[in-house]
Amino acid sequence: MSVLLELQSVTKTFSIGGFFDRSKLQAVKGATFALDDTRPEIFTIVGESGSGKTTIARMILGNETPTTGTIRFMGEDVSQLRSRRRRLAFMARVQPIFQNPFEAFNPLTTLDYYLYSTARRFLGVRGAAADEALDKALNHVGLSLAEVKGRYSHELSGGQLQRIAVARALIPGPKLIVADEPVSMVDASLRMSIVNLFRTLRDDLGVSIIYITHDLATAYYISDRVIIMHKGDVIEAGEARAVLDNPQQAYSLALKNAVLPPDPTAARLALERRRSAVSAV
Ligand SMILES: Nc1ncnc2c1ncn2[C@@H]1O[C@H](COP(=O)(O)OP(=O)(O)OP(=O)(O)O)[C@@H](O)[C@H]1O
Repeated sequence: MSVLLELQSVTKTFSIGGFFDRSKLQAVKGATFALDDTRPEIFTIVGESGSGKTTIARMILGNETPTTGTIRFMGEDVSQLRSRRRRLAFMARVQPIFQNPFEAFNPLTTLDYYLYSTARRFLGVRGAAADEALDKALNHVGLSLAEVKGRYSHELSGGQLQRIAVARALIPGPKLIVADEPVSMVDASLRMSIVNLFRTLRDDLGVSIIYITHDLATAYYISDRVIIMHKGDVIEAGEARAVLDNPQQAYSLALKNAVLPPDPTAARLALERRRSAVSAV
């Protein structure tokens, strides 16, 4: 396997409290997993609030340094990217998408400004070449430059803004997108269209997605693999259907029972079984 991203026994400990009551909080207690470069996938990190998901995302993006353990992206230790050039090359390859699209875009700045800045920073293009790069990225999310140019964030819905955030992330040509709760601020009716977009990016562009969520319904629907986190520990890991259909830990079972909708296929089969049992009597 050619490794895209590898976390080895990654921990993160924060010092919390004031001068007199200082204590340690272990936000991540030893995460180990790898993504294969040749097999783009949607790798989902599930867990309730405070389980350590965002801390893992921040470490993968290089915004936080692991206390112990290593994170390698395409063989390079993410915490050792010292020069500006190497850091920029890494950022082009690993792009974030954040939870709140309304916060990501300043209401007084046109949305295309963010897209042009990204094109200038990572691709070094302006003018017609930038227009082309923007239009291409926007087309991947079902929009066009003509639709977006000159518009402000308050003119669009959360779902449309999140699409633009995805388009912005696509401009540098990333290999990996780290999406931290990307649909939790989006209207429930639009959530599936955003997560479906991740599938398209995986299949059409070969981009891997780290999808961070506390929403098991969308996790079940789109993930290839999943890890479940609880108080900083990875308590389950594996193929998404296997893990979510048959959780081994009491905590994951409780999580599943609390939120997973009934599987329509299983429900139909159960109904058919019941019907044939009745007609056999
Ligand atoms: N910079 C920090 N300093 C101190 N403690 C922190 C810091 N960042 C996170 N924590 C703590 O680490 C733990 C894990 O937080 P984290 O944000 O990673 O969880 P999460 O699963 O992403 O939760 P949420 O969905 O609420 O964002 C929490 O107890 C949080 O308060």
